[in-house]
Amino acid sequence: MSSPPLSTFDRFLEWFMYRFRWIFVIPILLPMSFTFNLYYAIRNWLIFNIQSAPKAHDRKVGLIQKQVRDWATGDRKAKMCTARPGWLTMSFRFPAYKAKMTQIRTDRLIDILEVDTTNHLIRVEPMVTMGQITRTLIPLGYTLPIVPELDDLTVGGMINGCGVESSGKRYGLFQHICHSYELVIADGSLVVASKEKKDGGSAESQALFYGVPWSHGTLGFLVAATLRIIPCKPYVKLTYIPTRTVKETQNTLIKECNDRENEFVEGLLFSKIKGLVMRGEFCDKPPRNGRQNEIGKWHKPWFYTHAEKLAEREEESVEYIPLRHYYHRHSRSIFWEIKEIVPFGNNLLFRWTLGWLCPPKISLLKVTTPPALRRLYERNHVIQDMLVPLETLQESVDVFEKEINIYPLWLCPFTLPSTPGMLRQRSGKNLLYIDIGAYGITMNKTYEPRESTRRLEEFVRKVNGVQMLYADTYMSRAEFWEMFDSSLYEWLRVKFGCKEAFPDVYDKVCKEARY
Ligand SMILES: Cc1cc2nc3c(=O)[nH]c(=O)nc-3n(C[C@H](O)[C@H](O)[C@@H](O)COP(=O)(O)OP(=O)(O)OC[C@H]3O[C@@H](n4cnc5c(N)ncnc54)[C@H](O)[C@@H]3O)c2cc1C
Ligand SMILES: NC(=O)C1=CN([C@@H]2O[C@H](COP(=O)(O)OP(=O)(O)OC[C@H]3O[C@@H](n4cnc5c(N)ncnc54)[C@H](OP(=O)(O)O)[C@@H]3O)[C@@H](O)[C@H]2O)C=CC1
Ligand SMILES: CC(C)=CCC[C@@H](C)[C@H]1CC[C@H]2C3=C(CC[C@]12C)[C@@]1(C)CC[C@H](O)C[C@@H]1CC3
Repeated sequence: MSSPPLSTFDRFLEWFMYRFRWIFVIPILLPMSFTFNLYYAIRNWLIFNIQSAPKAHDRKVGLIQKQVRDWATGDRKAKMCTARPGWLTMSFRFPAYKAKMTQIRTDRLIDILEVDTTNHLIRVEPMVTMGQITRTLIPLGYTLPIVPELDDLTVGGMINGCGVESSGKRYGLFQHICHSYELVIADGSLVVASKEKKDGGSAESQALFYGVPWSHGTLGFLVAATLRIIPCKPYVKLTYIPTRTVKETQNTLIKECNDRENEFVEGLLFSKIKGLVMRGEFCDKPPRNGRQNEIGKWHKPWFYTHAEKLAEREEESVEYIPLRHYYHRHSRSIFWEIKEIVPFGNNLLFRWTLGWLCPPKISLLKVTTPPALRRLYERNHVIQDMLVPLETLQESVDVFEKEINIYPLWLCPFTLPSTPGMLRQRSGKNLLYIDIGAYGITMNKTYEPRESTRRLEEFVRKVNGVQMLYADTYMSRAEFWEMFDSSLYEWLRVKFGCKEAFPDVYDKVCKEARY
């Protein structure tokens, strides 16, 4: 269905907001973002060092249990969801469903509870962010095996949704580095869902462990998670390999994923004839003649622009990047979205003078997007991630180009094991998959948000792929459950009394549930 034609004034307003948004972003949002980040960095450092979080945690969980029990003994008319406001979340959409639901206050769960270097585990509350974890763990010589790169992504979002990163070829998705979850379920009781029965869990709690990822808070409230950690080194030796065709990119990605030496593998496709595969491994320090690149420093060019230059070379290049800079390499430029917001943000003068204030917080950008700009984004802007088998990359890029035509494309390979849950491949083997991420203004003049995305979704279903559910999904309920496996999910919904307590996952992620 096409929207009514816009008046000349509306068009002018859209153009003006788009072109000159920086007038508002630079003097207002940048200082606000900086102050916000500084406050939380100091607060979190203090709390972690005085070790007050574990004691406070039991009290906070008690309050959540009380809210759920009040719901369970009340009229139960409105189902439950978290009270996290939509503007704080990492998607372009606002969750409309929250308005009519009973909101449970999980938003105080923001602390790291314990770092156990003996057993290589970290126990955290769900609102802990990726930036907070890397800031705490890396100085101790540890890291999460998978660190989704935007600083403000939360553990709760990564577990109840999905998290992907360039170390995925070795460790899978974020859900695969999890050891156990602590959940407040529909009757208000606290259960531990763990991977192994030997950790004290029952068959049911083990099943819950597999059911939670991708369930979007529809099986219970996550109140803590225990995740694996691994020892790390201060630098990443990153090798940039230029490629000239999509087939070559696909083959290089497969080859590098199969190389056991590599810790990280990632690709960027700037066009069908200009690609780059990056392979990385931990290293102690750059050799004497090695090129060190502190890519995360405020005065450095945006990572993807630097990578594009290296993609234009004929030969491979090698750089040594500090680990935290590597993990958050796409944060400063919000992948490549920042160029729409501060078009001159990569200019040398801007970087040296105001670069230290960047990036603006995504949540602040989201909440201050004016309606005119939102309209423009609705029509022309795409934010989509599709997880497809790596061997279908070439075919998938053809469909992405035909339907949305956006470059660069983010290519993030990962291993998908054959475990139960909503995300299910039934080969019985570990398979190589790849996340194809498209973020930006489409170059396709005939792009229709609904129809084009539906065709893309259909293709993804056909190749046994899945769509990341933070993005706009236009699938019908039947199509959704064709893409995802409902068997374990449905059983858990009955077993744990979720049907009355929480909406179905489709009703939280479908287009009608978000505005
Ligand atoms: C660890 C686990 C425990 C479960 N416990 C029960 C249960 O006690 N009662 C119940 O009715 N449903 C249970 N289920 C849910 C059951 O898997 C779904 O209801 C079923 O429809 C899934 O079918 P499937 O062919 O996809 O099984 P799959 O997803 O292929 O099974 C995946 C894994 O779960 C194990 N599994 C499957 N069913 C059970 C089961 N009944 N008991 C123990 N392990 C099982 C399998 O051995 C396999 O390792 C459990 C699921 C899991 C993953
Ligand atoms: N590299 C990557 O992998 C990236 C991933 N993303 C996507 O962004 C999303 C994460 O965004 P973020 O803002 O952190 O999370 P959100 O607040 O958007 O949460 C995502 C979903 O998880 C549920 N959820 C979150 N916390 C809890 C909890 N404690 N208990 C129960 N349910 C919970 C939410 O439920 P409710 O609706 O009730 O609040 C919501 O449905 C992910 O889903 C991911 O797919 C985005 C960018 C990069
Ligand atoms: C790596 C993966 C799996 C996903 C990355 C997705 C991000 C690029 C997007 C997630 C939320 C998006 C938002 C915007 C840009 C793209 C994301 C960060 C905006 C900042 C674009 C400008 C709007 O005014 C606000 C948007 C908020 C969400």
